[in-house]
Amino acid sequence: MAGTGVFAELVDGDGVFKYYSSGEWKKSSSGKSVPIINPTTRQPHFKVQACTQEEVNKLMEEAKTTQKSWAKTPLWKRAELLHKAAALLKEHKVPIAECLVKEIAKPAKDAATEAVRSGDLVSYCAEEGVRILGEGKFLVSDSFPGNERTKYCLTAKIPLGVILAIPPFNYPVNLAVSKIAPALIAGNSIVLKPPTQGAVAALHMVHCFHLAGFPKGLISCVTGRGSEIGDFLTMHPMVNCISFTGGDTGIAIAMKAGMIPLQMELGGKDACIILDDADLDLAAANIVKGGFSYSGQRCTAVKVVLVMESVANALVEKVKAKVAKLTVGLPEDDSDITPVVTESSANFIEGLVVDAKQKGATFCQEYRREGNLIWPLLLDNVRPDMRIAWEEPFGPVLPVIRITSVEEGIHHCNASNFGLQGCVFTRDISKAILISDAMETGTVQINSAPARGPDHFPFQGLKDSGIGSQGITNSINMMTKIKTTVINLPTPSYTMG
Ligand SMILES: NC(=O)c1ccc[n+]([C@@H]2O[C@H](COP(=O)([O-])OP(=O)(O)OC[C@H]3O[C@@H](n4cnc5c(N)ncnc54)[C@H](O)[C@@H]3O)[C@@H](O)[C@H]2O)c1
Repeated sequence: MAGTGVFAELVDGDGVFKYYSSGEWKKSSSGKSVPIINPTTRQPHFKVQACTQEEVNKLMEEAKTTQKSWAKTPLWKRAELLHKAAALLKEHKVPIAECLVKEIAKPAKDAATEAVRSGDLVSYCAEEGVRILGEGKFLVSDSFPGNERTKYCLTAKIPLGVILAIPPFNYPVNLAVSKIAPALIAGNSIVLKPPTQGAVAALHMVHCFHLAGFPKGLISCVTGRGSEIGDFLTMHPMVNCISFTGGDTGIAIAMKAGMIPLQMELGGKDACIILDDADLDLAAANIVKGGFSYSGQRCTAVKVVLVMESVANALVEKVKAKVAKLTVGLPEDDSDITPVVTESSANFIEGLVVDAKQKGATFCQEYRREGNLIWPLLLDNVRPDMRIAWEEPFGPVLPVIRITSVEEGIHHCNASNFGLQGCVFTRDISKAILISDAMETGTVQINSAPARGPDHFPFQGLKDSGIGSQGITNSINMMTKIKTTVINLPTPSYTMG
């Protein structure tokens, strides 16, 4: 159970979860806490410390100092500790999953999968790190015009320093370790600021790193409201890199951050283009899985279907039939559709539904909501003047726009301010490639719904969907900088065989 057994030291006498600094679990001197509301009951379920700016300063100082000695720790030893943490994450998947169920209403099975997938990510990262960080480059001067071979240049990838990691609520464990593991294997220290909903799951995950035996101060986890300590963290002079996943907040952070590398994974409006030769059963199955898994609260959820008019009726019927089979209810019962994360999120989704209704969209099901629980809804005949055509609902509501040409579909996709992923369904691979090339998104999936994983694939958003490319290899590289040492010879020397 959460906060018991090996996790008992995470909780203070008042039942508030502590924050992690100097290798210890601590109470904040603020004496204040932040409640975490269970999306299902809409009642406070957990509480976390509301940390102060002084506490942030202290852990930043430690992160800076400890990173120097961590950078001198052999790569294989760093990998060894990461493998230990990975095993602990998997061993403790039950309490971690329980937190995800209570904090973010993630269906029970998916919650356990997140913990296991996170362990796998950490292990893969350790292995990838020892390979790619163990290699550098050797350059010689005579390849550039006018030079003899008098200079040998050695390049190495070195750590950036202190990495600030800010994950979102929907994958508070997986999207935290996708930042923590690359940072650590590359020799950086890490300051984690988890989302409020999902903070307790993240604290349990951090405890697995604690139990693995990482040096004190190398990893810290500070809790409190993003709106209160967020700016203080992101503008902190000791932060050398920010790795952020979330919504538009990321754009504001990018405007305020100093001259430091930024990794931004932001929102999306992933389009699914269906051509008239598509396998409609395959497309319908992917639309339902892509659009409604975790109640649509995924950055790579299918967020708009653009279907050729000639097959639209058939496709909509198939999707409707599958939507009717989705179970709606409690995350504890592993329902397909569970309450969305907050009441304000549910209100926002409802606003998009009301707008679509007023502007004449066809409702394939009756709109139904109880508290934060919204029944899955397919909206047909959506037009570009409706908000749902462009905005990210982050809920179980999916718009269908009927198109009369492929160009119309590509145009809609590219007119979006987002450019995360997209997908196309057709039996003609040549057409699929041409459409993929034309779509202005970081990734295009052919004949499958958008997806982030497997976690070693490159993953990136264009336009307002982000900066930089993630995926294990790219994240390790992103969290390093290049250092060169040049050996100058007194006379040219050409290596002989
Ligand atoms: N591209 C991706 O890889 C990806 C993955 C998952 C989610 N997302 C996006 O995330 C969004 C949903 O997640 P969310 O609601 O948690 O996003 P959010 O932007 O509201 O919050 C993200 C994180 O930022 C923190 N935060 C809030 N204000 C802050 C501030 N001023 N300074 C620093 N941190 C602050 C939050 O506490 C949270 O930890 C969606 O838009 C979704 O598309 C993107």
